[in-house]
Amino acid sequence: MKKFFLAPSILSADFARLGEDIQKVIDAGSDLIHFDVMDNHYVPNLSMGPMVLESLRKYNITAPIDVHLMIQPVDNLIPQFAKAGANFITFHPEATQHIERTLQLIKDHGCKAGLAFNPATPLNFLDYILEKLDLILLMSVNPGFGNQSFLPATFNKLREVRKIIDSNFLDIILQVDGGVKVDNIAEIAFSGANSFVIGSGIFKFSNYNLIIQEIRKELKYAHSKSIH
Ligand SMILES: O=C(CO)[C@H](O)[C@H](O)COP(=O)(O)O
Repeated sequence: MKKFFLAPSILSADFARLGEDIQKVIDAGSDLIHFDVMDNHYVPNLSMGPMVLESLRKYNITAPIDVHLMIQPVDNLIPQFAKAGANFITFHPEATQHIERTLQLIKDHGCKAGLAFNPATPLNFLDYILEKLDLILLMSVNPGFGNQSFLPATFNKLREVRKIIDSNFLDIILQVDGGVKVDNIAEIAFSGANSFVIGSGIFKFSNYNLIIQEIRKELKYAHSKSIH
């Protein structure tokens, strides 16, 4: 059984105490830090760039950082994010004219590569490039804002992608992002996800240890059900 990766989205963290807040969710048992990059062009919101990531690395955040580029164009910022300390870089297929070239650019800069799908983006963007992917991200809300409701159509899309990954015997992380909470994470895991981006579902709580323990309990339950 594959490991479940918990990836808090720092979009909902306290930006005035970003390093501290991130360290707390790592100490509470997170696996990755999900770093949401928005440009007010590809999505109608603005967040942070490579300088913030570089500062976090200087602050001594050593956990893997998974950069989600909600920007267009993407290629010119990939070297900067890689240099700043990204481990994974994920982009949206509509945001580049050459998907394969962008994937290769990410790999050439020593990072793992991910492709992100908005709720209405068709899965045929996976054709011909599947073997190049380390991560597939399914957005379960329309990108741009935290704290939205999980779109139920994502369950079928997750099952479809899980089937594609497994039938090709590939070891690709299947990540879900948007509206993931302690009360729906088990069902999301049953549908095939093994990485969970959670923003408000973690950062709105004052005790990160407690909420992450509850989330892990749900994932343990999903794991026990999926092998019997
Ligand atoms: O990419 C995002 C929005 O574009 C966020 O990562 C996502 O919405 C997570 O936030 P929440 O868990 O609060 O829904």
